[in-house]
Amino acid sequence: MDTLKNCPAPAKLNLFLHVTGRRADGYHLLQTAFQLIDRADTLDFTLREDDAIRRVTAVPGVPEEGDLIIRAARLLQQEVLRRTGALPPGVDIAIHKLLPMGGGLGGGSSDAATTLMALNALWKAGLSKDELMALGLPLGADIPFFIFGATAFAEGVGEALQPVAVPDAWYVVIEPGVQVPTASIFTSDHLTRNTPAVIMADFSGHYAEQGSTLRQFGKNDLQQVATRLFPPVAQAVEWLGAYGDARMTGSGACVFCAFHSEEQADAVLESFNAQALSATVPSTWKGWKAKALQEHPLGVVIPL
Ligand SMILES: C[C@@](CO)(OP(=O)(O)O)[C@H](O)COP(=O)(O)OP(=O)(O)OC[C@H]1O[C@@H](n2ccc(N)nc2=O)[C@H](O)[C@@H]1O
Ligand SMILES: Nc1ncnc2c1ncn2[C@@H]1O[C@H](COP(=O)(O)OP(=O)(O)O)[C@@H](O)[C@H]1O
Repeated sequence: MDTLKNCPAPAKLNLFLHVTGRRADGYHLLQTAFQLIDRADTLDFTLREDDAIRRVTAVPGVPEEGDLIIRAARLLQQEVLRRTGALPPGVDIAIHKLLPMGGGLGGGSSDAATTLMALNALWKAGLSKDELMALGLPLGADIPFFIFGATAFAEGVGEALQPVAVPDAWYVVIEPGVQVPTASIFTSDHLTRNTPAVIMADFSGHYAEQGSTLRQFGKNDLQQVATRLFPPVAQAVEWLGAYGDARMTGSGACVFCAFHSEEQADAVLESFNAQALSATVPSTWKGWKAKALQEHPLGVVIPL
């Protein structure tokens, strides 16, 4: 096997996100729930004759050297060299981006996680799931979750993960046409950093009690800062809020709302599309639906 094509890198939603403190190094301590959804970037991997790692598709705004997929591939290549004394072959990576950047959907982290999982298989490197998660963490706090590959309750900076059951749902997601740099939210003076810690049973009990996903648990502490700095995020929360419990994911900019059925999600999107045509919602916004995924679609193909 020297190619792996159409490898999915799915998005995540943070169903809630509490900032409970700050580490000595400035990173924030979080509690969050990660939900995979079936909207994804896709990547193709083709081994090369030499040892170069190349991105063969352009990604506007992301230079090849700074791309998390290139950095992840080089990190694993060096790790294999360290373990075996032999440098694995280079690879051409094509990436087809569907997920918006700075959207809070974890696109860059998911691309990097898919790269680590695919190359671990192509190079027959044999790293365990835990080893790949630890390798990816310094590149991005969301990377371990994507390798973990299932709905999770997360603590620390997002790397301490426990599987958790959440009722099935369809989501409508609005992209409000802005990119939110994660650092601009975490460095804000307006961010509260003292939400009391919960336990996982508080989160899972919330859904068990109401028997549905329609009202989300807790809050997203990053939302008040993002809506203040980026008015389109506030407008999107208000627009989608007319149809249910709308909330921002991660550090924004995307806003989501959960529904029981695909039909309910379709009805909201119909309204979105009609209002886009009549220019009641800005032409820079995008709206789409996605289904909750119980497991990572690549993890099913190449189990770790
Ligand atoms: C907020 C979350 C929630 O899932 O997702 P996104 O909205 O980015 O998708 C993540 O914690 C994002 O983690 P990650 O993707 O690693 O963030 P990065 O872009 O590397 O971080 C940019 C900057 O944000 C700050 N940062 C990030 C994470 C964290 N727990 N505390 C922080 O203070 C740091 O200053 C860091 O340098
Ligand atoms: N493969 C990649 N895809 C997206 N963004 C990337 C990638 N590699 C590096 N980045 C950088 O990471 C930043 C955050 O992107 P992304 O992970 O998509 O958003 P978020 O963290 O809000 O979910 C981008 O603005 C970009 O500069």
